Amino acid sequence: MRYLTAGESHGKQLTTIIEGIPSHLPILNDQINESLLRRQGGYGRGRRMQIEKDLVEITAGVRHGYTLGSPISLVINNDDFKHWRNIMGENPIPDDEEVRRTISRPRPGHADLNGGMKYGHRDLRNVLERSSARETAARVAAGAVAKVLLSELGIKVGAYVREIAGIVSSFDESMTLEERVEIAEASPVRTLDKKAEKEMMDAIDQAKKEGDSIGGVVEVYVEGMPPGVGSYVQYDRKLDSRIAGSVVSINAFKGVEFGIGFEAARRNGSKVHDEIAWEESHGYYRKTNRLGGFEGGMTTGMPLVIKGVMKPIPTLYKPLQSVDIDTKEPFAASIERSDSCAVPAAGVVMEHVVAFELARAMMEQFPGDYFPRMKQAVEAYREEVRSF
Ligand SMILES: Cc1cc2nc3c(=O)[nH]c(=O)nc-3n(C[C@H](O)[C@H](O)[C@H](O)COP(=O)(O)O)c2cc1C
Ligand SMILES: C=C(O[C@@H]1CC(C(=O)O)=C[C@@H](OP(=O)(O)O)[C@H]1O)C(=O)O
Repeated sequence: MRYLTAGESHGKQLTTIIEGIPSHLPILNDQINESLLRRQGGYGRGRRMQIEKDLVEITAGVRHGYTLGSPISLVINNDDFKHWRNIMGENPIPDDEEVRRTISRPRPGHADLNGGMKYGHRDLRNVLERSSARETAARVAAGAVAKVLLSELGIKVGAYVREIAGIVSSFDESMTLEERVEIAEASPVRTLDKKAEKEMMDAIDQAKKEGDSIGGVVEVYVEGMPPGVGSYVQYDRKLDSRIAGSVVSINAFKGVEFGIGFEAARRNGSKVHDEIAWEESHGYYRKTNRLGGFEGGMTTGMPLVIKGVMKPIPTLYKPLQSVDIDTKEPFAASIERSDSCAVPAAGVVMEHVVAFELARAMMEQFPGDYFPRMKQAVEAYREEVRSF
């Protein structure tokens, strides 16, 4: 199972093609649209999100609300395109830098300079258009399909914000996924802590006022993964490693932690490893979940707890120093319309990116072109490992 995306930030549309989803999985546009709408929300986003109304069109692979087993193609229009037709070169236009909105002052922290050198683009807009996190809408669409597959198998995935600009939320860790998601979705910054919520919103306002940007930490929480998904036998089959790679592939994500994460380096083993127990009703479980649901590149059957670190947005209204690539003179970096904090939205992106990796791992372990057959295999495996 894999997917590819295409599309420029201010181009006509974004496209996602997913291959490997089995047949007879019920999929509705609304399920994907709900995810897209969630990604657009969150306190701290810029004006672009008021222009866009992300809605998916399923153009292949689904008939009468069920997958066919053939590639699924998903399209999202960029409503902003109507303002960018000339700039994006829909029609040939004179070689006028003003009209093209050519960029020659790379922004520190964005892809502009490295991308320009690599692809030989002296107009750095050609880099910006594809390196923009607009692309994450297409990734969320793919993840929304994965979430439907997981949900049909009894696996639920959610996300919330743990930290913004050093303000850390605290909450009752015994809460279920459903409880966490309900609170997060009612919060403008998708956090579970009312006190932290207010401070986070103030920090976003302050950053915006100062022309600056801020980052944070989001957490994805997953219930219902059976134990033993992934593998220890080959480096590229380790599920935690695949998840880490996919999380860091999200724009501006710089790190991943599982469970207590980096804190494990500072504790003795007896305060890190999770003791094993067994009960007739639900088989093996861990008395704690400090390792966040992974051992040996495989799931343990405990909830997955995965944190992703997002750096502050690189485009600053109070720009950093850069160099104009035409004159080689020092200049302030280009100012593009921008978010000041996209951590709440990025949590939704991470949720969907992780969901896709989990669905991919499930499809590898329980191959089935026909979804009901796959579901049966998953249920039989759950039963088998309960009494192992
Ligand atoms: C949801 C989301 C929204 C973002 N919005 C912006 C933005 O408005 N302006 C900006 O400069 N970067 C934004 N970014 C981050 C850049 O896309 C990212 O920093 C850039 O592509 C460079 O990649 P890197 O930070 O992973 O090295 C956003 C990222 C995410 C996940
Ligand atoms: C368009 C989205 O995010 C964009 C990500 C982004 C960047 O540089 O990554 C820059 C901004 O683009 P624009 O200049 O068009 O406002 C964000 O709005 C989106 O999330 O859908």
